[in-house]
Amino acid sequence: MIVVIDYDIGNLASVVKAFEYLNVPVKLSSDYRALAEASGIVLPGVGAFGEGMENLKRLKLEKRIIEEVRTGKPFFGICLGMQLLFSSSEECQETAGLGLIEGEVKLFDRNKVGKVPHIGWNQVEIMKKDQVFNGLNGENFYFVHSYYVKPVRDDVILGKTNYGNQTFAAVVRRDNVWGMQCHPEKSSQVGLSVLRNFSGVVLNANNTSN
Ligand SMILES: NC(=O)CC[C@H](N)C(=O)O
Repeated sequence: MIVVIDYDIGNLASVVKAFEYLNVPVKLSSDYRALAEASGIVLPGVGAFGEGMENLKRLKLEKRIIEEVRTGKPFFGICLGMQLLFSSSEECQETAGLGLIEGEVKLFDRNKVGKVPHIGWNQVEIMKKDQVFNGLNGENFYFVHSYYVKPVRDDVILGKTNYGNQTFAAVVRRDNVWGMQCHPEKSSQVGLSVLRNFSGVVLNANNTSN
């Protein structure tokens, strides 16, 4: 069962619906016990970095998420959920992130990109082969964001996107933790492929551990 974390932030239901459409066992939960029983965890979200972290803390999920990741359980952060994986964000200087991937979240420079937020379809250039990209080769995905992640290490970058004169990390991975800045649940068939591929990662991880 994949658990989509319910931390009172936007756009959670559409991620659940996408997995349901794929006939992947999924549930929305804010209960840390559900995270412990989950075979894979997804942290989606549309909203502000500070609000996201405050909600995770209020629900006593911040430490539980880190514990579950440490067990090797596959974890997928989407959009805000990807940004919360990092150490800090310019969107909220006083709030630390989960720190699961070293790096920071930066505001797009209007002088480099023109319009902020980055809204619309854009290409994700695959930089490294990975199971979540199975069947894909540089397709377009849907983005809605004003900030982008800047990992400390380039080797966590799986996919990049060009926006104006800025190239940013659109997909990252560190061990059992994936992050995607674009919205697979809003990216039609290519997005469903990514979610289907992640459910395959979860299945493999569970078959290996049993
Ligand atoms: N759609 C979002 O919530 C994106 C996350 C973050 N607030 C950003 O603007 O980049």
